[in-house]
Amino acid sequence: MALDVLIVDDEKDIRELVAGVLEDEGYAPRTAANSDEALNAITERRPSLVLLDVWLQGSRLDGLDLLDEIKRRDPSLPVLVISGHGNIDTAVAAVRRGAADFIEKPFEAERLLLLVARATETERLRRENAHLKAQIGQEDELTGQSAAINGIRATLKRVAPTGSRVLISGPAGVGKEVAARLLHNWSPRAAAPFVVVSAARMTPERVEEELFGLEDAAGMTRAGLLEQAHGGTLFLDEIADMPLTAQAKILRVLTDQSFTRVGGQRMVKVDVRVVSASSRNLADEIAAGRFREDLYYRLNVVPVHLPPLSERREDIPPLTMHFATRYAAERRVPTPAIANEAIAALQAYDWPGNVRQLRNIVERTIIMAPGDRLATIDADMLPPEVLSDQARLAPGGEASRSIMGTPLREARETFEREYLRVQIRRFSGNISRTATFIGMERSALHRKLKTLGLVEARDEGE
Ligand SMILES: Nc1ncnc2c1ncn2[C@@H]1O[C@H](COP(=O)(O)OP(=O)(O)OP(=O)(O)O)[C@@H](O)[C@H]1O
Repeated sequence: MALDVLIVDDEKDIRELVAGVLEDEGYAPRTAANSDEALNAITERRPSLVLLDVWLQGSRLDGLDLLDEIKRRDPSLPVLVISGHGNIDTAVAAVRRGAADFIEKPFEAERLLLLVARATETERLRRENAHLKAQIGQEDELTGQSAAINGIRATLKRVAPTGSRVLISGPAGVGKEVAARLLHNWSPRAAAPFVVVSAARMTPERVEEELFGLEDAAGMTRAGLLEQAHGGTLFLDEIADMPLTAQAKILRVLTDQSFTRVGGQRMVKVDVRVVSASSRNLADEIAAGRFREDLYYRLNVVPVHLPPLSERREDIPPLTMHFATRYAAERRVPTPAIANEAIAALQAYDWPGNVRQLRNIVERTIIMAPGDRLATIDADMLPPEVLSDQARLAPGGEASRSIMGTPLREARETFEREYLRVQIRRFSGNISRTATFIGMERSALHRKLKTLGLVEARDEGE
């Protein structure tokens, strides 16, 4: 994302010349001819640098006063001063009053670019830093090969370049934020910020201030998250948690890409792509009067639904491997193998906390594993809640205990019923894939299920 530089000069030729030089170098210049235009432009959107000619003719404030006013409003905004030839005293005074540096007229384009690069370096580093921080521990892929995940990946790739709004639904921990981040990374806005707004983590009174920023009577401003996302993507997490007043303001941002800061009058203009997510059913929230229907239609241009992990159990092995690789690297040990029984147990479990819970369990297992057991994750290293289904089948487990008092034929049936119930669940009810895995013909498995009274298991996905 190009850095925004505001050029303040009363001479049109100079403004245009400097703007041209900066534009050629990949900056995004804006211009102002006097102090009022400059202050308006800064209020409209905070630039990364102000390039200020100290000799401003026909302006309400002269250059040095304007410098003071800019510094009073926002002390961290860098200002590079342009001074006339032989006016070194004014230039020095400007630096004393907070200017980052000065350049004397007439100047070479090369020298100007050098000073601009130097004055914007902190901003560039800050952005790079924020970008890198955002990358650490973040997923750069939607791991999984289920039909659901493949479909979602294809949809995200198709809509990423368009700028369309996307509404992601699905229960907690299912990967909604991962999907939103990918959409941003695959879009032309990738180099600009990805800003997360989590209404659930703010008090309702703070939401508007955080989102839209603050402006006091004296014109002091603090940029909100929307302004920080300029040029990039704003991710509204748990959109149903937004208070109704904030919803009305968001609606206005979506219609004309502008808003006012809390306490302010002036319109702030931004260019952001809005991606939102909800784990609640928004139709219910609308019916209950807690969510604006008009906002719903604006946000829901492209709907993406992430199903719970229990409805796409084939994603469990690749996700487990993915997290095992990551946490082993963090612990600086080789990536462990995952024993078949461990995979079977993980696939049979229901995962109420979805992918987040799977990630935590893999992390915990690897962190807690004794040094001599790090080569392979075995089923007995998994936490008891995951193992409960398997434990019923294990020798000495509930199922095996209950069959010890019965004749072989009955015992075998009980075991088969339990075994098949777990295996079918593991393959999300898909009989063909279960049959392949357990080494039976599909039709034979069907017959078996009938005999055992397990006919309710349906052939999904066939
Ligand atoms: N398909 C996936 N590939 C890799 N990691 C994933 C995937 N889905 C989820 N995760 C991981 O699971 C965790 C939860 O994901 P995320 O925060 O995106 O969920 P969410 O749906 O936004 O949940 P919540 O609404 O609770 O915040 C994250 O650590 C994320 O890295």
